[in-house]
Amino acid sequence: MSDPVVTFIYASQTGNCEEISMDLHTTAKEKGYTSERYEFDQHLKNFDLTNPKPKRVVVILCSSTGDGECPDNGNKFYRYLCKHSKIAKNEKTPESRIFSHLHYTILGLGDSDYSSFHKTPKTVNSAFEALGAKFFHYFGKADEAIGLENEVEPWIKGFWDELATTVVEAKTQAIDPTTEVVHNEESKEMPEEDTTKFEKAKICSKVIESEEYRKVLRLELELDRTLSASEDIQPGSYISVMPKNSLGSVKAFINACKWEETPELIEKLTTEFDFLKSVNKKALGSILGESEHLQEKAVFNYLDYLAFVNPSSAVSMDILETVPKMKSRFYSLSSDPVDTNKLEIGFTVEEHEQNDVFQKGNKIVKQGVCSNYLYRLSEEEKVEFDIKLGKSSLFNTTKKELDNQPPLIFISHGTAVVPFIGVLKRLRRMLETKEIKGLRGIEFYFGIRNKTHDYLFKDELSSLFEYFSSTNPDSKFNIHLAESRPNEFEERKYVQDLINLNTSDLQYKIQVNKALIYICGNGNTMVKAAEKILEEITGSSEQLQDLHKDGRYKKEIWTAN
Ligand SMILES: Cc1cc2nc3c(=O)[nH]c(=O)nc-3n(C[C@H](O)[C@H](O)[C@H](O)COP(=O)(O)O)c2cc1C
Repeated sequence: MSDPVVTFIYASQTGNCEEISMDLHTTAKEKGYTSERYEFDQHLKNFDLTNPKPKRVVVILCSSTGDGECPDNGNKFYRYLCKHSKIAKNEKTPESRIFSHLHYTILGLGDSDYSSFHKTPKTVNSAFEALGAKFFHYFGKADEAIGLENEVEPWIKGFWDELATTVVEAKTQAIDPTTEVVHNEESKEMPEEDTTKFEKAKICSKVIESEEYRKVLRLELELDRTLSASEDIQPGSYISVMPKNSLGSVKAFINACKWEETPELIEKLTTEFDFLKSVNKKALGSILGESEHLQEKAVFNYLDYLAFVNPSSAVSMDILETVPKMKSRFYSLSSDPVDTNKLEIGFTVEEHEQNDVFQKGNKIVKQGVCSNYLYRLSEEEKVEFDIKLGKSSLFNTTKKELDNQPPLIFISHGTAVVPFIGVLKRLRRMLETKEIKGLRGIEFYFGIRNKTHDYLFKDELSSLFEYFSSTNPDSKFNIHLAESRPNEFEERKYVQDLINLNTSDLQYKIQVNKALIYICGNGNTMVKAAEKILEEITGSSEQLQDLHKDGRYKKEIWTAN
């Protein structure tokens, strides 16, 4: 996995932010970071923050001028931020959070003699937040009236340590391992060094785990060969699947473009293009003619766009140059892949309700491309399709780590339970084969919506925990269930609430018994909240990061939702 790029961006009127950004950029390079530096307004010309590749940690330096206005070399990007953050606030859809893959921090320069003190940095900060970027370090607010250096120097001093841990976090941050999101810009190729070649797979069994709030599907896949231990495919590893569009959506696209339907065109559109992704409005505008109305609309997909434009004659094939290429999606294994030709995955069949951009108040349903592709395959008779196997260096559990019998602390929510099922099965096998002597207990903090309707993998978890209790009678194996939509008269609980209730027990387990901690889930919600408490338990964010570096705190995080 390559290191994230540190991107310094600045807007500066009289040169202060420009100079500080130059110093930081130079020092970053000396420290060995891959660093780049741009003016705000070079955005989309020389760099593109909406593109999740390369992974980026963004450092913003900006001032205010006039009456709280953005400096001249940042005006365009400033307007872009205002526009898109407004859309994100109104729409509240995952795809409108176009910076959700970014980490960022900000240092603002201003002067408290002006009534619009720090107006630009504050607006920029709240836009990055609304667009889903994750904040690190702190918002530096230097004041020229009392001396910029009073704030700038301490901010820079603390910045380098925070940057180091954030770069590690950004590097190891996975995309959602268990679900996919419509228009999810984060779906991308797995790093080559972490994958094996294509495998042929067939679906051999299907279980619907829950349908009450969302459809969660579990599939057993059969490979045409047996996996060997040397391939290092572990519980918590993942597979990638290259989806195909449904015939119905391909025909709708051809129809909307007023093209002639040929088998070759159908094949091409089925496999190569992801036209259910958000449109590239700018590129499309120049092909189909600018539509003012369209430019104001929120992001929506190619089928919606074509329905809106309703072209009177055949659309130029050039439109395909603007459509994103189909990319693979990733799914964590819920099985222990040893000496077997069978793999299991679990995922949500994605359907999102979205505001209808054409009819106010109307809702329309959008489907995830890959989860629905797998769902369609599961309805058919054992069709072969390609998958790739990916290693997970993050989430595996080795015999060596378990030799001293550390307590295990698992933290998860929703379908992010999937990799834990694989890890638990591996633990059971290690006990059965006497590879390990025993376990000193598991505390599993698990967030679901409702235990009657949405307790994913309930039977499997119960039987695994019963097995552990019966084989390790002196240890405790607890599932702490947090219900966010409990039955009437019960209080809503989130994972972090339950962790908070048990801080002294956890502290003892982590600090005295050297527990291993595993967390998997949404980096913007559960993981963020749980980490805050873990930082208190361990003493500080540095201590928690040290546990991460030592392999005692294992994370699998995604940010798409
Ligand atoms: C004409 C002018 C207008 C300014 N307006 C503001 C303002 O509205 N709010 C504020 O916080 N600072 C304001 N400042 C202070 C600047 O933001 C501050 O001097 C900063 O260090 C300039 O950084 P730069 O050289 O990177 O642009 C203003 C400064 C000037 C010269």
